[in-house]
Amino acid sequence: MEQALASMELQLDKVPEELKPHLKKLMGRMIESWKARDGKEKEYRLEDFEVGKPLGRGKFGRVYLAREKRTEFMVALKVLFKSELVKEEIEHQLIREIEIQSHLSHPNVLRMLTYFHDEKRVFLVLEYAAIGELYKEMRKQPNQRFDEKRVAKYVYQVADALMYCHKNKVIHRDIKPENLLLSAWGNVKIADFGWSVHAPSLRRKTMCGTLDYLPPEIIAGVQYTEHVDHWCLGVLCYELLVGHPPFESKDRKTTYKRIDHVDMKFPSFVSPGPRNLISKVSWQPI
Ligand SMILES: Nc1ncnc2c1ncn2[C@@H]1O[C@H](COP(=O)(O)OP(=O)(O)OP(=O)(O)O)[C@@H](O)[C@H]1O
Repeated sequence: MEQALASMELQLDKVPEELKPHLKKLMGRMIESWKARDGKEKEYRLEDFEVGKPLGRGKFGRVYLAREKRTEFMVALKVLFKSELVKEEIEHQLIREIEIQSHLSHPNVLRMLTYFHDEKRVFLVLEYAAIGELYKEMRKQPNQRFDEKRVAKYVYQVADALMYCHKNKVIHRDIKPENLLLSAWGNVKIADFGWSVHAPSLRRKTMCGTLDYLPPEIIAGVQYTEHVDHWCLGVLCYELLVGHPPFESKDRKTTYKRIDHVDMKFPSFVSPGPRNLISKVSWQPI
């Protein structure tokens, strides 16, 4: 926990001067409360939080803004019903998500601060990303796409976070604007590690991810590595600049075909720099 807060503190330089002392105090109290008297991490319960407005809804979870009562620290509380997890047979996926995300600590990876459960529900205590989904932010822009400068910032931050994940032998496998959140300071936070895996030395072969972002090696069913995230980063860069993903088609078959042939066209407003960068993403069967 301390480590998690330490890297959040890196963001203090972006906080207005007058708010810094208050925020530092809050962080101090948070660190203190996270350590139980014997040095073990505190076990949380729902009663430790004041639950506020809903932030969103996923396939399985409902997410609420919440405040840890003792420290007043704002978090996002994701609530999952055990019955739904069992019905959809995703208990193992959730355990993997928790194991992976709670051990990652990077300024551009959404922090899982802790988790707990009661008889019926599992609660994930997540870092609060105040601006919310990158996808929605993109839709609010003129022409529903970002300018090059913003894209460069986001792509750099995602690349940096992915480099960190890969160093820690984690492949995300589902990078897309819907899984990227923005903090209050406008920095990207990679969320949703539901599809991620700990990459062991043997290479993976499972089919997963979202159609528009599926890398060719996954479609082809050949073994793949962390390079699948690099592919998705290229697709992401294209979508943020253009407003839609590069291989988008009316039907799945055509999308698959276009991905396989890397059939991608750039609108005239995309300048040579990003064209060159995106075109460098390629794949080689292993
Ligand atoms: N940490 C957070 N800070 C702010 N908003 C959040 C946070 N986590 C989730 N949300 C909001 O809640 C919504 C639902 O999140 P959730 O993680 O349950 O589902 P999802 O990732 O959209 O979908 P799924 O997990 O079903 O694929 C998000 O789309 C986002 O708008």
